[in-house]
Amino acid sequence: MTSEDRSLDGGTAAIAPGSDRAEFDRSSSDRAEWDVIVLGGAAAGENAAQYASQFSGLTSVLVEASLVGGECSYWACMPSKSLLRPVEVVDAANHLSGVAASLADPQAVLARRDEVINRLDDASQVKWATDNGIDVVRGYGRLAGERTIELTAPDGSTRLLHARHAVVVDTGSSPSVPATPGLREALPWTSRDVTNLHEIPRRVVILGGGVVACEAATWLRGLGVAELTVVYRGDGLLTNQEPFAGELVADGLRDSGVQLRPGRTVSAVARPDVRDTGTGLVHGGEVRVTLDDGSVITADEIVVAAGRTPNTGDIGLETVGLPTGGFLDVDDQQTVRGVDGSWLYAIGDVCGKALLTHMGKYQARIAGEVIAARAAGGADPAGAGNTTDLPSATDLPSAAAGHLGLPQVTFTNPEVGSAGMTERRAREAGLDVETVEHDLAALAGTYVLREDYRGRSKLVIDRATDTVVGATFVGTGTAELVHSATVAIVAKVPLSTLWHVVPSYPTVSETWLRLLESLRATRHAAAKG
Ligand SMILES: Cc1cc2nc3c(=O)[nH]c(=O)nc-3n(C[C@H](O)[C@H](O)[C@H](O)COP(=O)(O)OP(=O)(O)OC[C@H]3O[C@@H](n4cnc5c(N)ncnc54)[C@H](O)[C@@H]3O)c2cc1C
Ligand SMILES: NC(=O)c1ccc[n+]([C@@H]2O[C@H](COP(=O)([O-])OP(=O)(O)OC[C@H]3O[C@@H](n4cnc5c(N)ncnc54)[C@H](O)[C@@H]3O)[C@@H](O)[C@H]2O)c1
Repeated sequence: MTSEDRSLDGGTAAIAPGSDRAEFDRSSSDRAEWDVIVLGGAAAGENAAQYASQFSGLTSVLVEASLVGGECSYWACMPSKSLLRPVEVVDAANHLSGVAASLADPQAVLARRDEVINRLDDASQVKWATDNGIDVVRGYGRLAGERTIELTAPDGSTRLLHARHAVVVDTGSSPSVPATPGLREALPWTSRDVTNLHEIPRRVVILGGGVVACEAATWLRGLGVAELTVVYRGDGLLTNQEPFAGELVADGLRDSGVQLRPGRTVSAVARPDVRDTGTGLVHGGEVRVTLDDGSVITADEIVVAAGRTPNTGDIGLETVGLPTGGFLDVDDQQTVRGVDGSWLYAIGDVCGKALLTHMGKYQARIAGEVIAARAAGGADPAGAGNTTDLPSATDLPSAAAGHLGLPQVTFTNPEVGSAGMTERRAREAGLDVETVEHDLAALAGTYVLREDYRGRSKLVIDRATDTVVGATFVGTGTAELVHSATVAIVAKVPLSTLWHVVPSYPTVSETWLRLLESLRATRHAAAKG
């Protein structure tokens, strides 16, 4: 299997036969020096090690405290998408005349989720690493000065690991739990519980209106939660998206029977009977959730989906002169700013640029290539901070272009796909923008998908270059449209060229043509005065 074939960050769920974690750990346990040490073995970290070592001859190691593959593989992307897909199929079927479907066996859906997450066994990921010449060391790592990691092994013993060239931090993020009175004491479900649920509570309150909250509300309701309330600050859901995205998702949730409480937050939580039953099991008795308007919701479980905290509080950043607890500030080579010698890199959630697996993996590919290029630059990396012979930043791979594209899909009903900047962000960036929107329900391609199609698309255009800098598509079947927008944005395709990119009939992608036609009409009218 290649890295792209294997589970989690992308692929199959089957556990590869023949891997032997214990044997591998023994073989690497006495080694103390590699060219590259990756702290945190998530999908991004795997890519960093791969790209640093694949064609360079550099040695690399993943230091992983838990499961190789990270959050995405076991407690985030993969379990959540496996829970959402059956809900989407049922909903799509029930909006076509002559077709009827139901989610008849929720336990079977949970069983398939368990297959998708390899039953929390990372043997196939470890095998992929070792097959690719990447070592894996189990344990918790902390920086202990330049190019050095202090490893605390699972048996509690400690030892120092040294990197000849680079250390890459890929320690990810953890759910933030607000300091609301009684909330932490109530042992609320976090993203780990709600993706790895083994019990389906009858009544649930979700705190938050972001991506995790909206997706979790979709699968919990689909799996049979009878009373589901989403409590969120401000007026809208998914506030990082164009406003119509949150509005359409709110409509979809309401239609499915979810109660929305916008503009509210939780002021107190009480759960007299708290039990630490384990991940995905109801954590005790009833929860009384008091909102800031004094109203009280009684539920069987509360889910906190209030953003993420970077895992930088206890990784020894102070030993290299960096502040602890915040996101790591990186340049376009993913090198951490504020550390001399260009040996410390950060990728994934921990650098706070885009908390998405595919963006973390992109950053990892760049970091890996930069490390290999710097290593080939002739400098003696052990010569403490000697960067004089290294390629200059302008000669090195850069993550700047990919961050312009910034694709994201939120797998709600309707799904939300976006790339680049929203109109608000583009204006905040100082661009002179023109926008155009289209009602996706007006397409032949969406009419055949479902009879009551609701959806909208929007382009944000930079007038100075006449290129697309942002695109949003909301509606069934829009997820796969995102890549077309990412290509247009990253490649800075002029609108005059996009006119010749003909979408197939009858597909959702015809919205590109309608958007360009609207723009043409607007510009024609403006030119006529
Ligand atoms: C419910 C949910 C659904 C999501 N769905 C999607 C999606 O569909 N698509 C998408 O693109 N993104 C999705 N995301 C976001 C995605 O999961 C994250 O962006 C991604 O997992 C971040 O990867 P990472 O490389 O930063 O590290 P993580 O996946 O957070 O992993 C970090 C790893 O480092 C290890 N570690 C931490 N500290 C140490 C240490 N000191 N020593 C050794 N090891 C350490 C951890 O054990 C872990 O394995 C979702 C997130 C959530 C919560
Ligand atoms: N399909 C996907 O790509 C996908 C799916 C899930 C998560 N993710 C990623 O994971 C990250 C985390 O998702 P998330 O939903 O936890 O974060 P988010 O930033 O998307 O949303 C956080 C929500 O919590 C609210 N909030 C924050 N602090 C609060 C407080 N003290 N009290 C009340 N409400 C509070 C915010 O107002 C917001 O509604 C996101 O950046 C997202 O990109 C991606």
